[in-house]
Amino acid sequence: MNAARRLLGLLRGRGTPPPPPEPPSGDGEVLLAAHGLTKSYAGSEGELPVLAGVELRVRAGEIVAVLGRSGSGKSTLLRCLAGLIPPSSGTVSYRGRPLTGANPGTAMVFQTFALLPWLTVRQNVELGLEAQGISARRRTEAARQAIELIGLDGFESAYPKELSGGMRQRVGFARALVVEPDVLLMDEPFSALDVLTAENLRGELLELWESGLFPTRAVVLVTHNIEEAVLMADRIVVLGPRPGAIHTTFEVPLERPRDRQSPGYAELIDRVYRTMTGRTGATGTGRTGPAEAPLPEAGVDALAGLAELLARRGGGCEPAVLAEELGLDLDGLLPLVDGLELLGLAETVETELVLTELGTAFAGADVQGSKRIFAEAVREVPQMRLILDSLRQHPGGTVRAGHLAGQLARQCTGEQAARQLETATDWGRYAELFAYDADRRVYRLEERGPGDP
Ligand SMILES: Nc1ncnc2c1ncn2[C@@H]1O[C@H](COP(=O)(O)OP(=O)(O)OP(=O)(O)O)[C@@H](O)[C@H]1O
Repeated sequence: MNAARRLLGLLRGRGTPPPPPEPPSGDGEVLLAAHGLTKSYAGSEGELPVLAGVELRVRAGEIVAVLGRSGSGKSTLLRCLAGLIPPSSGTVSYRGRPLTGANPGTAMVFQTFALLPWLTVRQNVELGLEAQGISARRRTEAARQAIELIGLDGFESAYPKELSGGMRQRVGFARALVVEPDVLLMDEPFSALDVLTAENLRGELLELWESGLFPTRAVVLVTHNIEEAVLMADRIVVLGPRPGAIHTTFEVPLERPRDRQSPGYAELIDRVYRTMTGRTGATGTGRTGPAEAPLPEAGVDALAGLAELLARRGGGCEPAVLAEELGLDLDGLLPLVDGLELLGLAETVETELVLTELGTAFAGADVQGSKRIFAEAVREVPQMRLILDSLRQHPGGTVRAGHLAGQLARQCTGEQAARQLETATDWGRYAELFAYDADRRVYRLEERGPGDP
């Protein structure tokens, strides 16, 4: 399907010349700007600072990708740019004017589509125009064009539940594009789709963008996916750990359409990956200290699998190769790499993840041996120490899950604390440092773990 060409036909049919191609990245007018943007949320544990002094300019003609680890504030930044939430301090401006409410120059595409199930495709697409008070006749015509553009023709009268995920997201795109926003804001728009659908939709959107027919002048794309950012963006900004500011910016000098086989493509993915994992000297920031590093969402089985794979490969390997062997993308591999590093079982040397001496012993040990080594490693992790101390201080060595989650939440949100406690539970049980009764939600210190004398 070539949506760009079909739209071209449509426009020509109406005698309208296609819009001129946009200027190259960086040369266009500044459409959106964040200056000293700071955002904190109020929570039960006090203020949670999320963004700290973000400086960002989005110019006509560019696609800007925002990357960052989970919880670094990417969606918060996007919502501030859209004017959906106010900054705590600093400003967001559209065409030089500070926002005082919703940004009139942006429209948003959401990860979860956010369609109204009781409305048809056409009615969903027209929603944004209704809010602008546009007449019914013009709404219908604009919706028809957006539906054509995005390859939804034939589905106008369908309800969202009749559509596949990919078609639903097309409705999300059509609904945003129908208002012809200056800047299209996209919050992980492909991450709820299966791999092939996401790939197809990305390709079609890029084709439209490159043809100059995309009815928007700039795009801000929030993503977890490094390869997606390198494929789509002219500029990649990486948010640092929370409270996030822009940690590093990468210009993407690769010609469009991007050649995934080119050395420059792979090299940039690698550079961004190393920056996101704090493994580059270029930024000078290094990894977050142990006290700040959250427990990654990495189960023991997966960590052991990665350690064994490294051992089979002679003790070290490039992350991209590991990801391929494990059937993961680089982003899926990150928590496992973080896990092994946090536990001191592996470290990054140049471009390779390499087992440490302890990691080599872990990978080669029998079950009891690997449990003993794991217990030794786990005891060094600050969050695990916090849990073990708490268990030791309580009579009978028992503590309720809520209490431990509350302790962990001093460093993060309740939601993150719950996720960290899940990892801690998996690690601590395997290491036989404590037992967990899931029915009663109670933890109990083990008398003698495998690492105890
Ligand atoms: N409305 C809110 N109230 C309180 N805390 C919030 C709110 N929205 C987000 N947070 C917290 O702010 C932090 C940043 O969230 P945000 O969704 O912006 O990050 P993100 O980088 O987009 O994360 P992810 O990649 O996991 O989606 C998280 O710790 C989150 O729990």
